Amino acid sequence: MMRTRPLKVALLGCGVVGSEVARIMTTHADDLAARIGAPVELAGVAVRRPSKVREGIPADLVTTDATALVKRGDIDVVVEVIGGIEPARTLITTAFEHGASVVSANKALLAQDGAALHAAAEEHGKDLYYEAAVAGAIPLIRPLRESLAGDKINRVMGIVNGTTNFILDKMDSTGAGYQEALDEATALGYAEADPTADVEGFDAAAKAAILAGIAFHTRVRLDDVYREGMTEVTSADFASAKEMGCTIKLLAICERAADGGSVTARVHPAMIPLSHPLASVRGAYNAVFVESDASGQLMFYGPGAGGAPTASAVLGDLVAVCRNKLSGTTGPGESAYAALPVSSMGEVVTRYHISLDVADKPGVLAQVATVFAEHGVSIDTVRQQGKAGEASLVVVTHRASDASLNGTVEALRSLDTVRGVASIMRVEGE
Ligand SMILES: NC(=O)C1=CN([C@@H]2O[C@H](COP(=O)(O)OP(=O)(O)OC[C@H]3O[C@@H](n4cnc5c(N)ncnc54)[C@H](OP(=O)(O)O)[C@@H]3O)[C@@H](O)[C@H]2O)C=CC1
Ligand SMILES: N[C@@H](CC=O)C(=O)O
Repeated sequence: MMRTRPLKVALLGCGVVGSEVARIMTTHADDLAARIGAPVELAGVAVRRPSKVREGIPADLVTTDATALVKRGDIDVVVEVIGGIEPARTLITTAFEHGASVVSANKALLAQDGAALHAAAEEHGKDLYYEAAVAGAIPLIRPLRESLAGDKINRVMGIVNGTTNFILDKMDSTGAGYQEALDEATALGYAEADPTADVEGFDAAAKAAILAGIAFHTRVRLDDVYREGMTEVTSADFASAKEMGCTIKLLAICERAADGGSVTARVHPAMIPLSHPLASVRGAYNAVFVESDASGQLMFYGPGAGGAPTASAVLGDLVAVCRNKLSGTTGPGESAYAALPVSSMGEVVTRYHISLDVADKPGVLAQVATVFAEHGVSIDTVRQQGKAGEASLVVVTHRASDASLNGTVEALRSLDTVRGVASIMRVEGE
């Protein structure tokens, strides 16, 4: 039976995501009420610039005093889509203290302070849901936390940042320049308020921390995630990738060690074979590969950024949290019981594609090969190209640890025949 008294929702932030949340709450009001079993009412909208025209939002709901809104005492659910650490963190904890559950899309905050926020939610018997924080519209947090709760996940590898996938795809498929592609991604609402978070890999690293924590039932913080951005990927790298039958993607990879005793999480550009399903993920789409003991391989795919797709995930959480409220329960909290240590990047084992600028003279190849052998890094293929006096040497290795590879590169740099290391790219997904 439908309850007539509405559940009250406070919306913190009404930008790219928040405006879509408000629009769908209005246009789909009847459907939402039917799914929840009670109507939901937008009780207030906190923003920074109150005079900005906001289509469909009654002016009397708009406030700049987010704190007063969450302290009202009659709010059932706070939807936080402001972003960043503060004031979002304080507003969320204040919401719990004043009787509201929280839905958030804020991966930066969850990756940094997830443990404290979960503890605050639990202390007050409230929900903290954040499906939208990882991979936009794609249902991922709930499948990992609930549907796969009976399985053992060993690896999660994916494209989790729409902006950088959009840029890399444009560079690869149209030859567009980096800045031109970034400007377009920003105009389309994919980029963070500060796009450095996207292009330098911080956003993907935050998502990797959240995914690793949930997948392996442990605690992984942003600082634990190895991170490289994609600003240094060049058209020459794409040309090298093509010669290998590969393309380049910014990947987030979370792995459980073979002995199960530790985990790693990393974000960096990588070459992946064109035949791999992740290679065909275009534009701002995201996709995440999950490997587990019983299910084998699963792939989750869909729009990873943008107002409406992200709002879809926020509203899914809103429905779930409202249902919990009506039935007097809370959803599954966090599952960080395994307390697995996070190993350093040096222990990660993968293949590498290394491009060296070398002097074109007899013996260079042997000298370079010796350095690889001395560091225990086995060479798969070597290709030399160039004109008299200067050349480039492209070395593709077999699987080796990052620590061994770093030692090799350091030693290569000290050879007088090696003029520079043009690029080092990991090769994944083979
Ligand atoms: N955009 C996307 O594709 C996705 C975004 N996210 C996450 O969603 C969140 C929101 O992102 P997005 O909508 O793109 O961001 P926007 O920058 O578009 O919107 C931020 C909103 O927060 C408001 N705001 C900022 N500071 C305050 C404050 N101190 N008090 C009250 N309101 C404030 C802004 O007000 P005003 O309008 O007045 O400026 C604006 O309405 C972030 O955590 C982001 O990481 C997650 C997945 C995808
Ligand atoms: N800036 C982010 C937005 C979604 O999380 C991205 O591009 O993926």
